[in-house]
Amino acid sequence: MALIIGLTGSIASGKSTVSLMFDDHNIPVVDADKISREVVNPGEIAYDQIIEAFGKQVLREDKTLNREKLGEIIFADEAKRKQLNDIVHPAVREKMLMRKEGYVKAGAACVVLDIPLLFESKLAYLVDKTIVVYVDEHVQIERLMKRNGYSEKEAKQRIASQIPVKEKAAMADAVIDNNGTKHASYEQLEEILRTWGIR
Ligand SMILES: CC(C)(COP(=O)(O)OP(=O)(O)OC[C@H]1O[C@@H](n2cnc3c(N)ncnc32)[C@H](O)[C@@H]1O)[C@@H](O)C(=O)NCCC(=O)NCCS
Ligand SMILES: Nc1ncnc2c1ncn2[C@@H]1O[C@H](COP(=O)(O)OP(=O)(O)OP(=O)(O)O)[C@@H](O)[C@H]1O
Repeated sequence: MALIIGLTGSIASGKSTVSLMFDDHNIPVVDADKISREVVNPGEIAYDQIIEAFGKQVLREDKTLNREKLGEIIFADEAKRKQLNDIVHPAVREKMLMRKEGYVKAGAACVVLDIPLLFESKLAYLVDKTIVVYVDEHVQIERLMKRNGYSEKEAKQRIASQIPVKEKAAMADAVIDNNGTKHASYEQLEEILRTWGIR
């Protein structure tokens, strides 16, 4: 039976950075963020539902979703965030599970589900083991501001929309401390996989 690993953390803690490292071990990753972009493309049901709920203000001229605009709205208002989650999450979950099944049927011994909101959405039951990518909050704010060009207020608002990463680390089967170099995180991942008998 395949081992299903849930990879999570908080915004900009380094999930995507760590998820790329599974490539070296030939372990497939199903990425919730990537799928959440696919399910809101024009023509998809969730796209129509978002326009109905948030209006045409969240569209660009070319009719694709204006993600920056939608982000500004939902990270400043919990009720609106829930409304968006209720539209997008079911579609993301269905597609993730289909992809995971595809990898398992193709004979993968291990599959990673990269799900930022694994604990918030109570999805830990979908996986056998959890890894949390951890960073201290000041590092997280610094990396988030730098990567997205956010102000400190915008960065803090996004961080506050999730369970603090320290609390997530306490719930995890394994933690990667990503405060150091990417190489140091790579070595921690190798050690976790070794401990779990995956390499
Ligand atoms: C609001 C949106 C349009 C902003 O898009 P943008 O391209 O700026 O960000 P992106 O999707 O790459 O998300 C970046 C990170 O933000 C955090 N995040 C995204 N959505 C949420 C949310 N609803 N609640 C808390 N954190 C969130 C996650 O840590 C994610 O990794 C987008 O995040 C979205 O559609 N969110 C709702 C779907 C969702 O929950 N996605 C995350 C996992 S499925
Ligand atoms: N160990 C590290 N040292 C320096 N920079 C890092 C390190 N790990 C990640 N980063 C940088 O920090 C930023 C956030 O990392 P990454 O995109 O992997 O986080 P994430 O958790 O996937 O974010 P999100 O929740 O928004 O999807 C990126 O710009 C990345 O290059």
